[in-house]
Amino acid sequence: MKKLEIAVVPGDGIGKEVVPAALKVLDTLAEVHGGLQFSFTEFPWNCEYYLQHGAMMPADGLQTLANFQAVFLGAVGNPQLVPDHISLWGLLIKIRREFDLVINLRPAKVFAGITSPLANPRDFDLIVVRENSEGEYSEVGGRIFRGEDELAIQNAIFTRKGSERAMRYAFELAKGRKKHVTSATKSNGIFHSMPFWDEVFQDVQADYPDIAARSIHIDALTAFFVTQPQIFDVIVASNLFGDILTDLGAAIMGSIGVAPSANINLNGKYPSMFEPVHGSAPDIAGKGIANPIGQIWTAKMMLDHFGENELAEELLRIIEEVTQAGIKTGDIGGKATTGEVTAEICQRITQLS
Ligand SMILES: NC(=O)C1=CN([C@@H]2O[C@H](COP(=O)(O)OP(=O)(O)OC[C@H]3O[C@@H](n4cnc5c(N)ncnc54)[C@H](O)[C@@H]3O)[C@@H](O)[C@H]2O)C=CC1
Ligand SMILES: CC(=O)C(=O)O
Ligand SMILES: [K+]
Ligand SMILES: [Mn+2]
Repeated sequence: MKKLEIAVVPGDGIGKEVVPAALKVLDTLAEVHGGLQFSFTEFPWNCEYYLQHGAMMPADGLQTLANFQAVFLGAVGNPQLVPDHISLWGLLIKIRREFDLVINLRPAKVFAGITSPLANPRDFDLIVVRENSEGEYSEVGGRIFRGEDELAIQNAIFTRKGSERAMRYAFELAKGRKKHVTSATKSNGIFHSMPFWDEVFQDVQADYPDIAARSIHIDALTAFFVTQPQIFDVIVASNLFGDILTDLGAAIMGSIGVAPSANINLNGKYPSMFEPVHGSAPDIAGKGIANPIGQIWTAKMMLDHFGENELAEELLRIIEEVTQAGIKTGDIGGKATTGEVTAEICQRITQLS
């Protein structure tokens, strides 16, 4: 029996709705599989916890999480209770940073049973490798003065190590795909970091003569996501560019509610973390209508991470069967609740045995 110890942090808003849904799916998969067992330990760290304790997680929270094989997270943020930069840097981004989760993988593809808002989505199937440890997501900087002279300085950090690591990951990934890597740049407008990013990309590219490579400025790249997403395979992007690009990737699939992500630790020192691309969606929280697919597809990425690729593929196939059968939440044009979509996915998993 393979036992996987997972730390679960539902977080805020719809995180508390879609995470339990995905756990049900994982338990159902384990039952059908027979040789696999999950042990889930839940941690109630979120904005309400912050109001009670003055922090998003206990002082030894990271040490606690480090004992698990993976962290399964929903979403963080309730701006009515806690400013977003405090809540996110106190939990989500803290885990990404302290656990060396240097890569954030975010796939997007034409999804069976979901209508893309694009007139002609063709058969796009891409994955964004987002640098997840530095870049524009940085605490370096400061604010001084008030009033007319008030100013803020925000520094972006680009290291050769961090940039190269993300790029190499992208090239390695492309070997098993369509052998094509696109770098998201903006070296025409950002004077220091982006020309540097381009240089590192050229250096890395030279080691992969069999992989086609090109750089595209992020502004044009976003437009191509809409006009011809099928030209992309693997895209490597800085932290912020990758963040923005993957909400767009979600949107061209049909909804931010379906997009998954994996925050990967490469040095083996800490567990990886799995969370959907979307946030806590305060506008629909508590209504039972959140799309659970982003979180469930995220569970699929966690299965892949643990080498359960066959089971993972089965799961993705079943999710697409369910959307094709029209059992969908409102964001993708259906009328089903979170619970109904989840129950249908679980029901079809049971039929596998
Ligand atoms: N990784 C994380 O934990 C993230 C957290 N956030 C936080 O979440 C809060 C809300 O942020 P927003 O910018 O509104 O982004 P959001 O992703 O939470 O919501 C954007 C829009 O998409 C919809 N949506 C999102 N997920 C959905 C789902 N599963 N099913 C159906 N509809 C869905 C929402 O209802 C909303 O209209 C903020 O506190 C923000 O900081 C935002 C993005 C990522
Ligand atoms: C905060 C956020 O949207 C992200 O890092 O994905
Ligand atoms: K999330
Ligand atoms: Mn985001």
